[in-house]
Amino acid sequence: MRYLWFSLLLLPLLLSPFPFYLTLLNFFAIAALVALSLYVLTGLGGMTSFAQAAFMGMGAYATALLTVKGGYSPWLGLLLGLGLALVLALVLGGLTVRLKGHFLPLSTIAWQVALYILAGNLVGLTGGHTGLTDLPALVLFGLPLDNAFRYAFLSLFLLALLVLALHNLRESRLGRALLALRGDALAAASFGVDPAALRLKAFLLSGFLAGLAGFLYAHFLRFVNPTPFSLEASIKYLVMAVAGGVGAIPGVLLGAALFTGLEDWLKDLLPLLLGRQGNYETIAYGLILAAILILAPRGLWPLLARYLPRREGRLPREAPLPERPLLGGEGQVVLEAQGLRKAFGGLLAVNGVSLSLRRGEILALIGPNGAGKSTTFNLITGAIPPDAGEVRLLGRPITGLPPHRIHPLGLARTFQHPHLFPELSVLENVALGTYARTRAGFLQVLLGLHRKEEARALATAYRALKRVGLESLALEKAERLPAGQQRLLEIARALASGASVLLLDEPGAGLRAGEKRELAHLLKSLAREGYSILIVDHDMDLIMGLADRVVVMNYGEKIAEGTPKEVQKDPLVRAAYLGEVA
Ligand SMILES: Nc1ncnc2c1ncn2[C@@H]1O[C@H](COP(=O)(O)OP(=O)(O)OP(=O)(O)O)[C@@H](O)[C@H]1O
Repeated sequence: MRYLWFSLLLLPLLLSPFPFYLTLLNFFAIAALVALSLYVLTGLGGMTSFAQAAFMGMGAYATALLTVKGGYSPWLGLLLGLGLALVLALVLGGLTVRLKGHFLPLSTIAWQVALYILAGNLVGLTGGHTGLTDLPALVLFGLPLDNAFRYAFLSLFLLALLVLALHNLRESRLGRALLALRGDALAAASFGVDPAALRLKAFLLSGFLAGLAGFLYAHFLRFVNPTPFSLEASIKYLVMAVAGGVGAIPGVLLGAALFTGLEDWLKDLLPLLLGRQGNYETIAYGLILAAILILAPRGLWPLLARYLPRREGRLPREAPLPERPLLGGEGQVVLEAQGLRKAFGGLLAVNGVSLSLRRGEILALIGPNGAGKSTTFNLITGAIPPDAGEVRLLGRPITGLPPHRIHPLGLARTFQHPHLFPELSVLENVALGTYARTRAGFLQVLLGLHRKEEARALATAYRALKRVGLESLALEKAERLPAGQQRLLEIARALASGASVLLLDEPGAGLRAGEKRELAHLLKSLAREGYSILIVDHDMDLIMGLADRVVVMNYGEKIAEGTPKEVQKDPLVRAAYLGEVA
């Protein structure tokens, strides 16, 4: 099915009597490559770039300079162009992937404008706004690609190939991790995803694709000047990707096709309508984008896709990933927190809290609202660094480590408010848990060499879903699950990770009485197997029937610790709960 994209190669044959449309076809393929670069960056990674045309410019100018000024082969130009686009992506990405909110798009604008000005002003090198002319035609297998018909085979072949590669990316641990990062960086990091590193790699891939588009553009027109690599062009590419639907490959291709056709049409039509010459199509783009985003906020593709037959997902049939042995010896302390302290401004949310969790134990952390339980969880899992105190996992200090470095050591968590990814199926949401257990890198994934590992990751996720009783919902979208089942899904994700220490933040919230009994049964059987569980919950019946030991917090401090019976009798605890526990 996925190889159908290669049928694009029939288009030049169909359009061969119409040279004008052959030219448009090449422009479409080139624009589609840039739109794909935005699929990676924005659609998957959730980052906005106004510098895609600058990446194109790198690819275009590098080959123009090498071939026109140096007389070298265009293929050398391709290598240099891709290299420069990657360097730009490294600089831009390296400086900006840690930035939040509007800083990333703003800094891409700054770089885009600076490079455009540079291309226009370095007259001696780039020919300024006049540009560089007479680029040689590309020659493939002895055949010069010196007309739009021949060129279209190359541009469409590369497009189909890259569509296939990006399909692979989407159906992989990296695609999942990028989507997860976009949705919720903390949840992704809690399963081993290094946000900055992954974002940077997405930037590099995006720069590579746009740089390749620039190379193709230069050798198609056989002329370069700064105009096609301006901020205006970058905005145009972003508009086409977003209007088509930046969250899906067919969406960005649809955007590229529509806008390539539209651009030409508007360039002719608008001056006629307005009675004067000018680049009015930019204004029209803005209006079209606004209209599309009002009518179809996620772009046109999701609207169209509703009418297409839905592809049924398949349940995995491979063997799961090899089991990860549970950490620690019988009765050994696996997790230890000592003197944890965290203040938010003047508020001491956690003040000198210590606790220890043994292998196979269920330890409950309870306390009234605002007592500091979730903050303690966040301090242990690395979501926030403590002001003081120490955390050890199997004797190893993990204090202050970021969540993505703590998780692979054997700790997994769930959240007070489930952190799920609505675009992903239930199965894929759970499969995120296998991220740190799988290895396939970008190159392997793009080449499709990850499929066996991916099938095993999905099988591991399916097995975890079975364990929590959600396997019949594996192929549903996660957003369709009621709150209680979303919590179970989070537990399945923690199990799929193979971690031995589970931190569960209010897993019983939203579950019905029968479901809570099943949850208690599941957690007890996990503990018997050797999982160590630290649980926060407000349901005293659940906690008292489940926990081996209980730590009680109030106003950020530990006020009691002991068996459920002991803490129930504790006068401080009774006072804290105003008689709720008694
Ligand atoms: N990021 C933050 N910034 C400022 N204050 C915070 C932050 N996180 C928590 N707090 C405050 O710290 C205190 C402890 O909050 P925490 O969420 O840890 O309590 P909790 O015991 O988990 O409560 P609940 O049972 O209601 O979830 C609260 O007063 C809360 O308002």
